[in-house]
Amino acid sequence: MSARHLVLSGIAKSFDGPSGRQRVVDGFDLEVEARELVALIGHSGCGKSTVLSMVAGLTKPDVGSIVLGGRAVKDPGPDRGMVFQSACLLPWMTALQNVLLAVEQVMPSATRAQQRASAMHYLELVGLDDAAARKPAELSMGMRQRVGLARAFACRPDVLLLDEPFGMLDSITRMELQDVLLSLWSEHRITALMVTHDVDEALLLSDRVVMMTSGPHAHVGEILEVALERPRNRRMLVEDARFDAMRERVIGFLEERAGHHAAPTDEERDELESLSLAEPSSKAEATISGSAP
Ligand SMILES: Nc1ncnc2c1ncn2[C@@H]1O[C@H](COP(=O)(O)OP(=O)(O)OP(=O)(O)O)[C@@H](O)[C@H]1O
Repeated sequence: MSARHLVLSGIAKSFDGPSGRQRVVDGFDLEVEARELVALIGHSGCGKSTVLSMVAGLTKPDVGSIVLGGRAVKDPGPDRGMVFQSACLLPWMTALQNVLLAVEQVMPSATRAQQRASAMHYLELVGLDDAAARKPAELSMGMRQRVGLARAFACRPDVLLLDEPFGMLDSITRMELQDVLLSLWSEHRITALMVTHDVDEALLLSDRVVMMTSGPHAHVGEILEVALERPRNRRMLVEDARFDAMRERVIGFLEERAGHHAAPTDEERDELESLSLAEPSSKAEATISGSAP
């Protein structure tokens, strides 16, 4: 497998809007290595989901190319897994059956017992082996998202695309799910591209934080290598001066981009404040939580 597993080159995409056609993303270049977890962060509306959707093959770029594992991305395909804010489970199936659907695709010639054992393995990894027989309506939102993550990893995609996967969860559940993602990813090391609004989440989970400029014509502004050892946990990170420095750099980038508009609106100020999960003066005591954007 090539080190540069996913390559986006010169991507541009325009949409019709109220004030005419606008080039939302322009000159977007990114290379993601195999088994790397990359976080994509930027102001609301800059085009993060559009980039993810183009990698998924759901939206076609106007210009540029996307190559995954040496093959050009033209359409959606099973080599790409997606996790959205809500888990999109099949409501008439149990948690186990939802995960089994994925396992059947990647292990078609295995016996039923082997398939069930594999599905149970993924449910155990997300801490839901006791809830295997429950249907989505009998699960909390956080539990459903756990099943969604188990299913996504069970598919063994060439790249996993996560679009604010914890955006709808309360901060405690969000922290739990961040831990679940960390442990799943540590065990299976799937190449992953994750959109998030949460600076601390990006630093806790990713190998690199890709910062997008504000739209229109959004592109990669800066890339931060998250040079923090794994396995990571939030308590270690909040005591690490390197974490503080990285957080400052990402927030600084976002503040500067907010300044590129005529003047930050109240909403933009609120958004920036929510991106930082602790006041600078209380960093040492801060816990990395998952405040909603
Ligand atoms: N199918 C579409 N048709 C028209 N406009 C679109 C379409 N998809 C996205 N846009 C516009 O493109 C811009 C970028 O949207 P996108 O959802 O990619 O941003 P985002 O950075 O993911 O935002 P957020 O962080 O708020 O989710 C927005 O102005 C949005 O209205």
